[in-house]
Amino acid sequence: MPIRDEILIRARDLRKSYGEYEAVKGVDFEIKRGEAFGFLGANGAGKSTTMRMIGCVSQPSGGTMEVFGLDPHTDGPAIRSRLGVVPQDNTLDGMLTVVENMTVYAGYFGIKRKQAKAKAAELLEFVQLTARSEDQVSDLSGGMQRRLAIARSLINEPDLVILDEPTTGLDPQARHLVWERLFQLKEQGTSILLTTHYMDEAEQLCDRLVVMDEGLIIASGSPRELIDTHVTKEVVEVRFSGIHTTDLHDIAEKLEGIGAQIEPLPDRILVYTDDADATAIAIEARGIHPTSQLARRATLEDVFLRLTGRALVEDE
Ligand SMILES: Nc1ncnc2c1ncn2[C@@H]1O[C@H](COP(=O)(O)OP(=O)(O)OP(=O)(O)O)[C@@H](O)[C@H]1O
Repeated sequence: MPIRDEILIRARDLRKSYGEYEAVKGVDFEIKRGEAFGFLGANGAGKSTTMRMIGCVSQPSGGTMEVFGLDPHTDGPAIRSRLGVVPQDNTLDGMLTVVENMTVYAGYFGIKRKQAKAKAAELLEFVQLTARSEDQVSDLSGGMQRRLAIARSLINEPDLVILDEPTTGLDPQARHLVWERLFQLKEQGTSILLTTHYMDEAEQLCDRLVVMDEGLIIASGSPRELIDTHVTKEVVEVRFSGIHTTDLHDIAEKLEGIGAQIEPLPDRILVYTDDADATAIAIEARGIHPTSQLARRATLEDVFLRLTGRALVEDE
């Protein structure tokens, strides 16, 4: 589906403070109809805070924002009626059945019971939960609950679906099932806004994204543009068995000048390069003999590392 020029969200110098603490420090972005737009960043970057402002559950402390051309300060209910939201926390009612979660939620939008039931059936089919319709939600797996939350967010036929970390905490198979549904939503032309700290999720799903760090947007573009702008084509991962981190830093110093940049990590050294073969020869020529060398294409993880000096996901 083509991305259209219609701007759904326009934010300028958007800010949010909690007391003295500035969680969002002035960000600018525009989200167009038909695109899948991502906020990529580590925990605490300010992604959820930004989503809550868009969803009108939290008011900005500064700057301006239009959502569907409306003002979140004064038009919250009108904006919310056109949004689908999948929050980071599970807000399903575990005591109700799958289909009841759908129809009760439909009631908040004033959707009549008969219409709600028909729409719920259609959406449960879409997320492959028809067979579980009458089961209590607490009996579903985490992945199924996430798919149900996605189905529920679509009940009001929203102009934009916001998904805050849609696959965090899911196992790989459950993640892929969620991704499949999001791909299909994209195919159908639904506008999607998602936050994630998984670079593969951002790379696969997002047409455009911003990288957020410590309340600021530090880079923006398509995944390809971000990689092309901020890192080289390839990365050689150089490993040494049984070596201490401080010794790795010494070796990294000896590699300086090879490739475009050398990045020592606790367990390996990354060499950013446009020619992995020439890099391997240059490393040997300096008398350094790694246990292994792996050449791979550069990813958004490398973009994040080069921009912040930190890994995107440190605890998983
Ligand atoms: N209600 C609040 N009161 C005080 N501080 C808050 C509040 N909500 C968020 N913060 C702080 O603001 C910062 C940004 O949080 P936010 O939840 O937006 O980050 P995030 O990028 O979404 O990361 P995460 O994936 O951990 O949610 C964090 O330091 C967080 O502790």
